[in-house]
Amino acid sequence: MTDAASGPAIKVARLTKTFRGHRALDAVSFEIGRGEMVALIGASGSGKSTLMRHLSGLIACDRNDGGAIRVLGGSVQQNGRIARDIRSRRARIGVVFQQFNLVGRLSVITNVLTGTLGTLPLWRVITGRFRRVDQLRALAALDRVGIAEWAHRRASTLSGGQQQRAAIARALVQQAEVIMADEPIASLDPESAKRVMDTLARINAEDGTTVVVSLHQVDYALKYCPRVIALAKGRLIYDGPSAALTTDLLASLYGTEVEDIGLPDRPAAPQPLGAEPAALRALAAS
Ligand SMILES: Nc1ncnc2c1ncn2[C@@H]1O[C@H](COP(=O)(O)OP(=O)(O)OP(=O)(O)O)[C@@H](O)[C@H]1O
Repeated sequence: MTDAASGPAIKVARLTKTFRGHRALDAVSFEIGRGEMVALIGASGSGKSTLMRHLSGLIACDRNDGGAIRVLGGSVQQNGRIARDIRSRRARIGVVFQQFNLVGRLSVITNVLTGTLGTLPLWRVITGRFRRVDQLRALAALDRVGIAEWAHRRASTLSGGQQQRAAIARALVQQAEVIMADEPIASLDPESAKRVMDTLARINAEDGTTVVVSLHQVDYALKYCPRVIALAKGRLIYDGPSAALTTDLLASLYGTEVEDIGLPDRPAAPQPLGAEPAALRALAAS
């Protein structure tokens, strides 16, 4: 079988990004298998959003470092250049961002129907004349995320959590094979945050959709994602089972922010895979 059909969902190799002399990502490499649900965690400024934007091809990594990202077997970017056929790749990636998810003045269902952009002629989207079959698909997706009753409201009238679920419904209509969610619960109350995470987890479990979600709140990462990738100062410092993350490692990771991140009670042992707390402390202090 080809890599496109059977390889990893996401492959990141030696990704480095420098903003005006500041290294936001430093030789980050990892792979995510199809059907995984993975949390990307790290303190504020550790590089989570920068990495997510690279994964969806919104920004390009540094040139001449050999950095590369492949999604579903096709190139997203390589060596500082976004792939020419990025649109066809994006059609298979659903994105759920903290803000700017929806066009506020359009109805919820129209926003969700933009998920069909890859398969519909542009004039249908511009004129809002969607086929009944597509409208029914959009309604079914909204029903699945629990907000069908809001379908004909202006998107701007939805709460933050409902807007995130509408963005997930758009990914469903899009039949996205990978969902990338960048801090989708950052500004939500606990009940709304739980609903959004439940929705992502259900789609991952039921459809086998690969989900990568960046989270500030560690307790949600541990609860919903079997695997965690942790960044500190742009470097990957942990990649392994969330069950193996210890209090020590989390405390090293978050330093003085530790009180804000919903740190759950964790055993002090066993040691995490692939990272020593002492090494992390040294990194945090550097
Ligand atoms: N467009 C940019 N121009 C300059 N510096 C940037 C830019 N985007 C990000 N950075 C810097 O890169 C580093 C990583 O930022 P990033 O937003 O990825 O962190 P984060 O882990 O997502 O943080 P938070 O949890 O606060 O959202 C930070 O030092 C940030 O200031």
